[in-house]
Amino acid sequence: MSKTIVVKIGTSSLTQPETGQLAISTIAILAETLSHLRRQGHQVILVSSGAVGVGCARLGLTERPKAIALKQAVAAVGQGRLIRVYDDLFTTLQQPIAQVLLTRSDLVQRSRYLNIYNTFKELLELGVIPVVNENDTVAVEELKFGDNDTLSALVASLVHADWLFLLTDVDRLYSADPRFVPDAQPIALVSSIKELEELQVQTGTQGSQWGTGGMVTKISAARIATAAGVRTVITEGKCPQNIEKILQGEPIGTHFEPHLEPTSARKRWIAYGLVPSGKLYLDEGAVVAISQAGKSLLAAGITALAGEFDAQDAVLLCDSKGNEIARGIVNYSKAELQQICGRHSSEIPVILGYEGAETVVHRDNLVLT
Ligand SMILES: Nc1ncnc2c1ncn2[C@@H]1O[C@H](COP(=O)(O)OP(=O)(O)O)[C@@H](O)[C@H]1O
Ligand SMILES: N[C@@H](CCC(=O)OP(=O)(O)O)C(=O)O
Repeated sequence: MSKTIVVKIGTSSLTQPETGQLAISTIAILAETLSHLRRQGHQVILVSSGAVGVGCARLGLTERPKAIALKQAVAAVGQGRLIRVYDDLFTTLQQPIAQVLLTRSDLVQRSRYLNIYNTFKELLELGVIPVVNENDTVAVEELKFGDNDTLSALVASLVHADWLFLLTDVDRLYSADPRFVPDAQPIALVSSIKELEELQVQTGTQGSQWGTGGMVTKISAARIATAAGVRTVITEGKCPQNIEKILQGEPIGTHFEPHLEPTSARKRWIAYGLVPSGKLYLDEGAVVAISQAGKSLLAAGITALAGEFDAQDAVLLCDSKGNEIARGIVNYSKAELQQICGRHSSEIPVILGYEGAETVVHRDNLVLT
């Protein structure tokens, strides 16, 4: 049966660690594997990092730039090279590709989010493999995906993919970073993100020399994708041919089982497409009401506010310690909420002098995270 498959490959797999030059044989096998999957009738999207790494190699820079303007300039050099190499290889295999460069702000507005969905749908129906990256050259720091693991999970969620493959420079997830902990234990299957929390996997703080997010961002990508019903696999980028073996059932890499009842498309957009600009602290009763009873958030349960937000912005809902429990679209601005938080809904018209919404975040606009 035809499946929708998103494959993300990181800089650490696309380039030679010593020189930063392209790992041509890996990219060639990747192109062969993805073209083969297309010929079998699957729909395939490639999310490829490498713009900064390839740009550095082209310009003779020996480490990833930290200054934003330099990184953006280098990415402009590298992205062109990268897509040229992909197009040459895929064209040899008679497989058309498309370049899709996205920024976080493209997903924030619902109409633009749906527009991107339509473009992907059209490309997939045309039999094209979209090659996606963050538009590093124009992305502004406050509104960035920051890493392509997150971007690939959002793309997988957007297109309702069946599979997300995160190709990296380790063969799977371990109980701790195998670079530093030689007896770290391999993990083959994660049946739920809760189980992962129980396993207390240590991920360190950094990726490899050229990668950005390390394992932390892959796990958070798995969280986003599995919540959208996408089976996620972390596996070795050196062997892209393993993707086909995994699809045939071979136990390679670390598998994250998808949620059986995925969150609806609109709620996924609220949870992961929008960028929260404020934070509401809730009392215990409100935490129980929204997380266990599926209720809307009322002003009475809010104890404190942080950040700056207007009505209809996205906000985080946290317990008294600041741990995130949900996200949602708020019906009041911060200035209004400052006047009504902790108060009963019936008091709102008197305090504000007008009839506002009864709920602060309606349950239809609220997602547990
Ligand atoms: N628990 C862990 N299991 C496996 N790898 C880990 C873990 N914690 C950290 N890592 C590190 O994450 C790195 C992969 O991340 P990164 O360099 O960002 O790759 P990519 O460029 O593929 O995105 C690996 O080289 C590995 O050393
Ligand atoms: N958009 C950036 C990649 C960012 C990123 O996530 O890199 P990686 O950790 O190698 O997957 C680039 O093309 O260089």
